[in-house]
Amino acid sequence: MSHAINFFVSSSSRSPSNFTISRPSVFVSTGSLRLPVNKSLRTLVVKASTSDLDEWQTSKVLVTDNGSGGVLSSVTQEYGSNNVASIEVDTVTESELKENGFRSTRRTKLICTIGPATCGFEQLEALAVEGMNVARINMCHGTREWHQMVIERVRRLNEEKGFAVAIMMDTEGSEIHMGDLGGASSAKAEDGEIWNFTVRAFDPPLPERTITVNYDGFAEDVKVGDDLLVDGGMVRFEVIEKIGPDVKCLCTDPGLLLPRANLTFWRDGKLVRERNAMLPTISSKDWLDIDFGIAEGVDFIAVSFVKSAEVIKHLKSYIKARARDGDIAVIAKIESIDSLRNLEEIIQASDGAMVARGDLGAQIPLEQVPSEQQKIVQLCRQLNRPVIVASQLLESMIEYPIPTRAEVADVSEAVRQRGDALMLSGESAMGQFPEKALTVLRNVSLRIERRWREQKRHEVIELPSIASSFSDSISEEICNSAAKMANNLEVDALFVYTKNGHMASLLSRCRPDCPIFAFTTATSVRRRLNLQWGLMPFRLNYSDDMESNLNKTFSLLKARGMIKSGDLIIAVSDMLQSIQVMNVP
Ligand SMILES: Nc1ncnc2c1ncn2[C@@H]1O[C@H](COP(=O)(O)OP(=O)(O)O)[C@@H](O)[C@H]1O
Ligand SMILES: C=C(OP(=O)(O)O)C(=O)O
Ligand SMILES: [K+]
Ligand SMILES: [Mg+2]
Repeated sequence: MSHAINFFVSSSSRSPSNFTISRPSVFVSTGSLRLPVNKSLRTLVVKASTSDLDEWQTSKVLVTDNGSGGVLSSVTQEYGSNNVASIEVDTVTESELKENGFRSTRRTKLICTIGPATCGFEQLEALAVEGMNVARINMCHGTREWHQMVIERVRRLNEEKGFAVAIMMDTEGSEIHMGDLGGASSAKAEDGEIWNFTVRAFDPPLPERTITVNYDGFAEDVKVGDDLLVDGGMVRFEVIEKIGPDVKCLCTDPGLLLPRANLTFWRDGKLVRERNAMLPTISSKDWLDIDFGIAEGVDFIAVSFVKSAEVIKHLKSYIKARARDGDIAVIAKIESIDSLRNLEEIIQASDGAMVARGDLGAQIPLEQVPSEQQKIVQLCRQLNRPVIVASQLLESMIEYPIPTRAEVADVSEAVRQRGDALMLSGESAMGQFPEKALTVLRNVSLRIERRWREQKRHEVIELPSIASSFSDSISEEICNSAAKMANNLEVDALFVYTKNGHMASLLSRCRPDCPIFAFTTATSVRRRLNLQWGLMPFRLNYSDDMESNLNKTFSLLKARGMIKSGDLIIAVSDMLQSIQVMNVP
């Protein structure tokens, strides 16, 4: 039997119309020792009646066939006469929780780009075991059949082994890049050599020292004297002669050319981008890839070289009309000067952002990248959009089994900034030590997160109100308060019952000290929550009766050894818009 303080707020009057207190219980914190006082449940219910809630009543159970069933990790129990209850959580979260307890679970999420080094089933499994939350496939590379095989393997991994790895598809975009070197894995350009960059098509093998360029306007746009930079300067050429479709270039900084490497050209020390700025953000090939992603039911589509919010809005409405659940999240990659110019509106329009430092660093001075990263991470937090810090985090681990100290410092800084996720690119796609690289990310994340909590450095970052309706404001206030209470009372975990993940993201935004158990009815929502800081997503069927939901959750989690009697939790829900403080019975 629960005892509650209830505040019922009618959304039309904006004033409390009903106020009852019925002998609440309270838990007090005395340093590190917490003592239960009186009864076991304290509830603050702020109820707003909205159509959202009505929708809830009719869609209590939402199950998709889209991916993970988490079969091995689900526990089933009888509830009532014919109501079978089960809870699904990924095996890694479960064992982390059991081994290390609430506090030491990892809050920063990890993304691995899948490539030739990691596309085998066992290799994917090894990454999942090491903590990969999201597998990224980069449509710049590989064939559609290859990508389909990777998706199929990740799905099978989820189904057979109880993981909940989400899939992110990253578009190629239409910036200028080299062709695929006629099948060679790399080519060495030496100082003083003359190379031919051409828009002509060749059947492999390519003539010697020839590079094809994907952009038809290339030969027209470059001028003699321009600097041509491969991958932001890994190799540098100077344009010395233009002959029809061919551009003869002198190698001035030697280095390794990799297939499909990005090309930028510079004139008088400035990036030339007038013409390529006219290229579409989503090319015709990208649209085909997006159709493929929708058909495969990927969880995220990351859009390369976003220039404005318009393209994101366009893609989102396209997905909404076509996708089975209409719920593929769109991530804006911030990697161009234009995306920095329109940053706020792009992030507003998107479901998340990526600080794509690889190409960003080829477009703006390198020394400007760290401050842009910090700005983007902070803005995403304010606007409540998950943010990924990507590229060259552990670049040296493509070749070496340990990272440089500077790389570890860079990863630490991204964790300290409280980005939602870190991403591996070449390290996991084609490096020699993909699992070791992931372990480094995991260990650094755990260490920095713990240090941050120990120092009790609740950062004073201003979280502006972002709600667009009164009901949203209530959710936001509830989450802000619940997170604050969770820190002050030093609770073990926050529980959030969230239909579409919004309440969970609002809690994550507060970056509380304790982990957030997010219970959702949809498998697809559960996978998407994998990208957000501090969230442990569970799939669970539940009703609109919070007391029964809580009891059900407690018994299921206790049966799994994931919580125990006496643990102190705060529960919030988007059905009741409530905060409840209680200890596990
Ligand atoms: N599907 C793939 N097939 C072959 N190689 C890949 C694939 N995905 C990634 N790679 C390799 O890993 C490198 C790093 O991946 P990523 O950062 O995603 O691409 P890029 O360097 O082109 O931006 C690529 O340059 C490429 O050599
Ligand atoms: C993540 C990035 O994009 P891609 O790897 O697709 O070039 C980047 O440029 O940093
Ligand atoms: K890409
Ligand atoms: Mg890029």
